Amino acid sequence: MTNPRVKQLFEAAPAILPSLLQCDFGNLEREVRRLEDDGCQGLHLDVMDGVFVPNISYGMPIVDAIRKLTDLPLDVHLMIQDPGGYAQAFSDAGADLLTFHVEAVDEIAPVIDNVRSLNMGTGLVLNPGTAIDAVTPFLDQIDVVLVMSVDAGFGGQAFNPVAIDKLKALRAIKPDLILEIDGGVNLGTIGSCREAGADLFVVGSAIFRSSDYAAALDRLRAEVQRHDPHSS
Ligand SMILES: O=C(CO)[C@H](O)[C@H](O)COP(=O)(O)O
Ligand SMILES: [Co+2]
Repeated sequence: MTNPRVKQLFEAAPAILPSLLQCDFGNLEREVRRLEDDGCQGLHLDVMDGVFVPNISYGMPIVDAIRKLTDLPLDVHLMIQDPGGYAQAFSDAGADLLTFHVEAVDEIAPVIDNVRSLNMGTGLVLNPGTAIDAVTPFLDQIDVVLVMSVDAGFGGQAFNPVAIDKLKALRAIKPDLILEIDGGVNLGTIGSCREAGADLFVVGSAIFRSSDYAAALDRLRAEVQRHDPHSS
């Protein structure tokens, strides 16, 4: 991995990545500063097009605005049709790690090559109904598998435990693969994700519905540590 911010993010793992979907966009700079001050090691940005998922969030201009506000690694989760057609645009906007859904493309390999050629980290995303077989042929070409524990499209949904078995299976197949989990991750679910092998934990509601982000993050980090499969 040559992208230095992605390298930095992976070295920080296990790490919590706040999903900005539910942040206060009217005070974006203040939100980003708060998360930096609270010791976050990267930000997760959810891009939705209203076609691949039935919701619209934001696109390149917001990624670009956040890039100008921070040096933190930006993990851009594309929930869009034709992700390969937008890889250059998200690279230009400042994405470091670009993940796209296997359900959104017919041919996965050319899109991986496209993202890699732009020197971004590359990740494949699986919705809860998609088996890991969709990503296993590509594990040596990518940097991350993002396992969804909700159907992509909305924040604030309940965690689907089918994700736990997928994390365990992927961890068994490739012990050094970076595994990311996204959707319904909170104090009650983050520990089982860590035990199953997750390295990067995307958290939206469990941070942004709290008035004290720092305290919420500290509690989540403590729970990750308590469930570390490497500690006795
Ligand atoms: O990709 C996503 C939704 O499709 C978001 O990253 C995710 O939902 C985060 O929010 P929450 O922690 O509230 O589930
Ligand atoms: Co996401």
